[in-house]
Amino acid sequence: MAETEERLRRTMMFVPGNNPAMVKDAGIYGADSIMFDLEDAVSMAEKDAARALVYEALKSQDYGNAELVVRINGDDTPYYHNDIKAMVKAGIDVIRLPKTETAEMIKTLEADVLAAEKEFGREEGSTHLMAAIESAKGVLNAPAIAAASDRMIGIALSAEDYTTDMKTHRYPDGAELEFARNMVLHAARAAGIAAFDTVFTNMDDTEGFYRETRYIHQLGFDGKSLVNPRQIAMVNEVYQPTAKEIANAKNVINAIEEARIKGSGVISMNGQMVDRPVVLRAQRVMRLAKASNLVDEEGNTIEK
Ligand SMILES: CC(C)(COP(=O)(O)OP(=O)(O)OC[C@H]1O[C@@H](n2cnc3c(N)ncnc32)[C@H](O)[C@@H]1OP(=O)(O)O)[C@@H](O)C(=O)NCCC(=O)NCCSC(=O)C[C@@](O)(CC(=O)O)C(=O)O
Ligand SMILES: [Mg+2]
Repeated sequence: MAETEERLRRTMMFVPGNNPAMVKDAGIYGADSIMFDLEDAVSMAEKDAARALVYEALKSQDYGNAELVVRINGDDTPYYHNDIKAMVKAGIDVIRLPKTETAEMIKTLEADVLAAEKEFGREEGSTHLMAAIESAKGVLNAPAIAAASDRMIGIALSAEDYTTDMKTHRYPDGAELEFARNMVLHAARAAGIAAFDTVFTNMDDTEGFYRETRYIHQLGFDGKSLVNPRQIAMVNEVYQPTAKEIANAKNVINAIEEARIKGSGVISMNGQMVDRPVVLRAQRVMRLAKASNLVDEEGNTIEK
């Protein structure tokens, strides 16, 4: 994994790279990651203009603490190399490769990114990578893709292209995505990187969006790719720990600290065994609580 400290990536919002207003305002909505799109949201005729627009925005706009991601065009297009060069030169945090089918595609991207870092004097290894899994072949190769480079921070399921490849379409119950979701999630976890669920494209189906988000949260995904700012608050709401979960997490962390002082790694709390995995889950709850502004840096509850 490219980072030692886990970064919260609940919301990764697509921003069409050919839309000046959206590119300019993308930072005001509070997405954990802003993903400028140079691929399918941009027509062939606008590819060069979109790349230039995103480049200028990266150099001049302040996007706060958001992680900045760009979805480049695939290696089978004439735009791929120019996209990499421009985005590395602009200092992008993460490059997302669409339609990734093999580990070799990531290794080639890694070499191309390294060459660009050398060309533009950027610190070698500072550009992170992620892969979008959009086909049956990509799903079956997901474990190798996820582990293909130390620069990888995550893999994402892309259900629109994936369901087309599978000769189906998206249904409300998501059964057609079950295998792919589990493959992507297991591949990411085995490689120690983040897993992102797919976009939900019906802006009017709020109930369906909540249902899908609760489901992928339960499975263990880090977050979702999004297409609209209205979806950000809904994901954050689902990922926000409850008061009971926060209280329990605090108790676990306090109890294990007391046990550590006494020289023990496992204790019982209210009849419940508390050991390392329980502590790791409690720490994650506290990180989510902090990101949700429910507790302060010291873990004290923030009264609303
Ligand atoms: C869906 C809709 C048209 C709805 O428009 P609406 O007009 O109804 O939106 P409203 O809610 O009314 O907007 C309120 C205010 O927010 C601003 N605003 C809206 N969206 C914003 C945004 N994204 N970024 C910044 N700003 C935004 C807007 O400008 C307005 O600002 P203002 O006027 O100032 O109030 C719009 O959202 C939109 O274009 N979305 C991006 C679509 C896109 O990128 N598709 C490609 C990626 S998927 C793909 O490729 C499939 C995939 O590859 C995926 C994978 O790989 O994972 C696969 O295979 O599955
Ligand atoms: Mg796609």
